[in-house]
Amino acid sequence: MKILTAAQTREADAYTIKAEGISSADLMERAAKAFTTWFENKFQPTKEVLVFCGPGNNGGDGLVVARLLHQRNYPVRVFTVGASEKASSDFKTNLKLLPDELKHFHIEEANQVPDLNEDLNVIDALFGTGLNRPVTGIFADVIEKLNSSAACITSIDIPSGLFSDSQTPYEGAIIKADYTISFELPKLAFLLPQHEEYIGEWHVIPIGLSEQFISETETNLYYTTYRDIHYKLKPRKKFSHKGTFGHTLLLCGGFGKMGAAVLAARACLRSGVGLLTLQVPSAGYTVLQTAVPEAMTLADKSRKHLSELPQDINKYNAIGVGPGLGTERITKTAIGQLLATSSHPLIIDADAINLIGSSDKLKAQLPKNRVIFTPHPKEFERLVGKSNNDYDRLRDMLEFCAEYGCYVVLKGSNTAIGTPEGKLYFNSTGNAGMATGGTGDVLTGIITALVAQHYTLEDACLLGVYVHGLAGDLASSKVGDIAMTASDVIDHLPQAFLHLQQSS
Ligand SMILES: NC(=O)C1=CN([C@@H]2O[C@H](COP(=O)(O)OP(=O)(O)OC[C@H]3O[C@@H](n4cnc5c(N)ncnc54)[C@H](OP(=O)(O)O)[C@@H]3O)[C@@H](O)[C@H]2O)[C@@H](O)CC1
Ligand SMILES: Nc1ncnc2c1ncn2[C@@H]1O[C@H](COP(=O)(O)OP(=O)(O)O)[C@@H](O)[C@H]1O
Ligand SMILES: [K+]
Repeated sequence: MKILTAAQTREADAYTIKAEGISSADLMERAAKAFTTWFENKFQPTKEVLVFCGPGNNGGDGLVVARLLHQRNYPVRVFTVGASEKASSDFKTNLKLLPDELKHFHIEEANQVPDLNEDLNVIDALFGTGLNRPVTGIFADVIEKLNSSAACITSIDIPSGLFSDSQTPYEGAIIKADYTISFELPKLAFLLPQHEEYIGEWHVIPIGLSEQFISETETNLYYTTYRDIHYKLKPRKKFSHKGTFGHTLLLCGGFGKMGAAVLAARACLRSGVGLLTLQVPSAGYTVLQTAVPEAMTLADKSRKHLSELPQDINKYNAIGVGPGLGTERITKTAIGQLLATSSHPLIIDADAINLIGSSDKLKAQLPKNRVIFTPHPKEFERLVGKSNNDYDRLRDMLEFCAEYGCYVVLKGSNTAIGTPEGKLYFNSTGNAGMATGGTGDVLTGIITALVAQHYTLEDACLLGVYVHGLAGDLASSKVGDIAMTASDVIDHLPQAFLHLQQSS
């Protein structure tokens, strides 16, 4: 699914209006109806609904929603804010359509905002995608009042005051919504950790914007959903054999961290790899042979740390390196050898990222178009550097991808995948139950297995991240997000792959 900018969304609205021969008020009615249906399914008409409307079309949406909720027997009060002479024409039309018995107040000073308690539902329709500067003055006062109340706030399209695709200036007031209901496509702002307190739980509802316009509009931003992913899964042919599905090498584990190797190995095997070899420090040899009988294990000559590469490094068609390794000097040397001698794709995680991040010499050795990095935010900082905010971080990530010709999987909620060509994908699966040690090792195993099976690096990242999150969601529905462990994620990989396979 594409993510469009505010400007592109305005164009999509205008295109749809023209192509369908409807008025902009018709499209507003459609959007407000879709919102109202969501609201009705969520909230009973027991609590009073206070709708706060700004002067533009977002405010116009609010007016239509107020009218529709009133028709559906919700107790509703409308509050308009802002100079009436600036109001958009669809706002004016819909203000006139408010029935007489529906209470309407105009706010000029913040003290005119009524007392708000948890027995009220607030709908925030102050600003949408037409916001063009930080919110100050009376609008900021109203926002502050709403934010400091205990009422449940639902924002139409986007929390008012939040820029949808660039950094909101520091001085601007922003609504802290409990729910954000947006139209047609998600906005970039929804996917950034720094906006968690503003967005709340978000949903996107279709309003029939032109599919043709959306498909022809260029963007480098995508939100990966089931529809984008399921068809990528390759069927296993009848006469295929284990060689068909690749031979993976995992260079993982260290003294006290052999579990990382076990988790990566088990996830790799549960992701369809043909053959798996691990090389682990010799203290881990028995651990691996016992815990993962399907894998072949090579013992490093060092007892505690990775210190050497296996012979015939190029017989493995995907190599995953990093989980549990530690950052010993000898390990750094081995990683340097790996970068210099391997000719197949490398999936680089955890301590291997830390080692490369700390060495310009290793960075300079990175082969082009053959590397996937899978950092969490701290590892990302060591590899790419510190950024001022989430937008800068995404920009820095794409610059890094372009400079080194690599893929970066920046892990977290809505894991972001950057490509060397400048595309940015945000994942839609996963949950906070996955914020527990070892789940990243599982992801390394999955992506390495997919690369070994000859998925392109881009598809291996997209599919791997999606299926990892889906397994986490399935695990969460069984064991809950508090008790969930990395092993639970692995245990739900079969169901996750089946889910993708069955409906494809
Ligand atoms: N197009 C369609 O058909 C559809 C659109 N839809 C809906 O419309 C929304 C977009 O509507 P929009 O473009 O009218 O912009 P909106 O967010 O209401 O604000 C613009 C107003 O705010 C003002 N203003 C801006 N910043 C300000 C600030 N910081 N402080 C103070 N004022 C500020 C600006 O005035 P000015 O800049 O001239 O001062 C202008 O008056 C979209 O999010 C969706 O909800 C849906 O119904 C689907 C169909
Ligand atoms: N709040 C969250 N929502 C969704 N996924 C999450 C969340 N927190 C963590 N994850 C996922 O869990 C994994 C954690 O990886 P990482 O931090 O490397 O763990 P470890 O190093 O312990 O293996 C990542 O894939 C990340 O996307
Ligand atoms: K809004």
